Amino acid sequence: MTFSIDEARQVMAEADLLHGQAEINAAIAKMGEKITEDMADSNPIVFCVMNGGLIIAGQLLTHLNFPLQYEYIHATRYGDETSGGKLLWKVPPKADLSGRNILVIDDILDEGNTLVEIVKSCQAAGAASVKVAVLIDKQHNRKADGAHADFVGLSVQDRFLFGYGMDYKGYWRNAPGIYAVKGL
Ligand SMILES: O=P(O)(O)OC[C@H]1O[C@H](OP(=O)(O)OP(=O)(O)O)[C@H](O)[C@@H]1O
Ligand SMILES: Nc1nc2[nH]cnc2c(=O)[nH]1
Repeated sequence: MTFSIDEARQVMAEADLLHGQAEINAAIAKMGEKITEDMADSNPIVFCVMNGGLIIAGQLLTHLNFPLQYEYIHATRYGDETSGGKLLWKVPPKADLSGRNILVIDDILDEGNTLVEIVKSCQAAGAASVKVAVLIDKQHNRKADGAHADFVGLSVQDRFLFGYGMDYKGYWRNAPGIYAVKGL
């Protein structure tokens, strides 16, 4: 079923704004401080998990004022759905990870399957350490075994979210806040 621009506009008009831009910016700055304290001397490779990680990674990187190398990976398991399936790797890590410290940045830790699999794949490639930073940790008791983030911006209620990188049916990754879809 196609999703029209009018429907996209209606979703935004009816959505609940859970966290606004000023609050999100403050949370990102605080994450940057914590990551800097922990990783400034570790010469990390920083991975953005596309597509959702785009905005948080871009903004967080400007708070990491130390030497690092940046790469992206692309893995997805939701597509246009509001519940997740099997993880599809579109772009796996390409850099040589052996002996390297890794920071993986994504928008959201929901059930955690995506980040568990990404962490395992970095470990299998010989990374010395793998840490995870997410803008949002969704609060519920459906987390996958081993699901964990080392650095979290905001804890958010168990609803389907969009904005700041997260989409609803392909739309509103650009929304300048964290919104919940009406009824979800
Ligand atoms: O913790 P989980 O339940 O595994 O869900 C989290 C993942 O879901 C979203 O990605 P999605 O599969 O929607 O792809 P996208 O980043 O391209 O939107 C999000 O960007 C996370 O990577
Ligand atoms: N857009 C979006 N993607 C997700 N992936 C896992 N949880 C979510 C969510 O709440 N919103």
